[in-house]
Amino acid sequence: MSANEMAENRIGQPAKMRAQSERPSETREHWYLEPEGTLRARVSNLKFWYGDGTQAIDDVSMPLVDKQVTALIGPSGCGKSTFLRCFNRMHDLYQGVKYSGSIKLLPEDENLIDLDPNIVRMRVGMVFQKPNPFPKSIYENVIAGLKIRGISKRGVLDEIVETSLRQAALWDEVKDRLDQPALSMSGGQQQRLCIARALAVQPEILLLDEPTSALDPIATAKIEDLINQLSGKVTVLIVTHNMQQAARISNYTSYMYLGKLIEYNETDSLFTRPMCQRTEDYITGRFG
Ligand SMILES: Nc1ncnc2c1ncn2[C@@H]1O[C@H](COP(=O)(O)OP(=O)(O)OP(=O)(O)O)[C@@H](O)[C@H]1O
Repeated sequence: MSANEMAENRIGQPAKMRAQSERPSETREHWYLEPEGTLRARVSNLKFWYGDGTQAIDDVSMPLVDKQVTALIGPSGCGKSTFLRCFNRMHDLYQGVKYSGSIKLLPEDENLIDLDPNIVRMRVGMVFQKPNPFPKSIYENVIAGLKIRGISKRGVLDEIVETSLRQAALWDEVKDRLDQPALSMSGGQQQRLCIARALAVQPEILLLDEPTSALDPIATAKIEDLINQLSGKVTVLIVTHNMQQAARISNYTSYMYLGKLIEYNETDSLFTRPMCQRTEDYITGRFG
């Protein structure tokens, strides 16, 4: 049976599907969807080694759809965070790391791996597990990246602060206390501030590394709402341990295992009609 026939059997959308498995399609060892939407990046045959020689990413290829949310899921140690951090060349802060393959930004067709890491970090924003606002005012936090880029006109800054805080669903809570210390906010508010700070510089891609893992359920729900609002506006790549969260907030999901990409699919398809046995085992809790 061809991969497309298989897709027809299982998904009923054969026209949209194109299997790109390196192994015979019958075994369904790997599967990825070639999405119809405009791409913001394409990862091809990416491999990554830490300085001690550990290979954490093994020949991963996948698209990143423009202005959509893509979730990375998989068991602990499968390489989700390592993969995410390749996108802003975070690893280059350490000695001896090695990449092969490419992460091409589109439509520019520039390989992130060949660019100056400092330039990459100006273009690709990141929010970490634990909120990390600067010990400055709320306003100063949002404009931090803008100042580095030489934007200093008060009117322009005011406008960007409001837009970014609105995008991060924080404006109504802080508009009357923008000069207050960011560290006086709750953990959930601090994390939304970090998202506002990242959005203020209009990143080409926004990376979120388990952004709710340090938050309570109410703060988590607010961040999930805000990520849902970003869908259609910003290209987001998010690592999450929580499969329900991936299902709630993402348009596309990648399932990784042992540094490899097992399945990349539309989120609804991956969670309801996975194409690979290993994905099914993971999402049904039989494995991991
Ligand atoms: N600094 C490092 N040096 C060497 N190996 C590392 C380093 N950081 C991570 N690794 C290894 O790389 C592999 C992938 O780790 P990574 O943290 O990316 O996985 P993960 O899927 O994000 O895990 P988790 O869900 O637990 O955060 C693991 O085998 C890990 O031990």
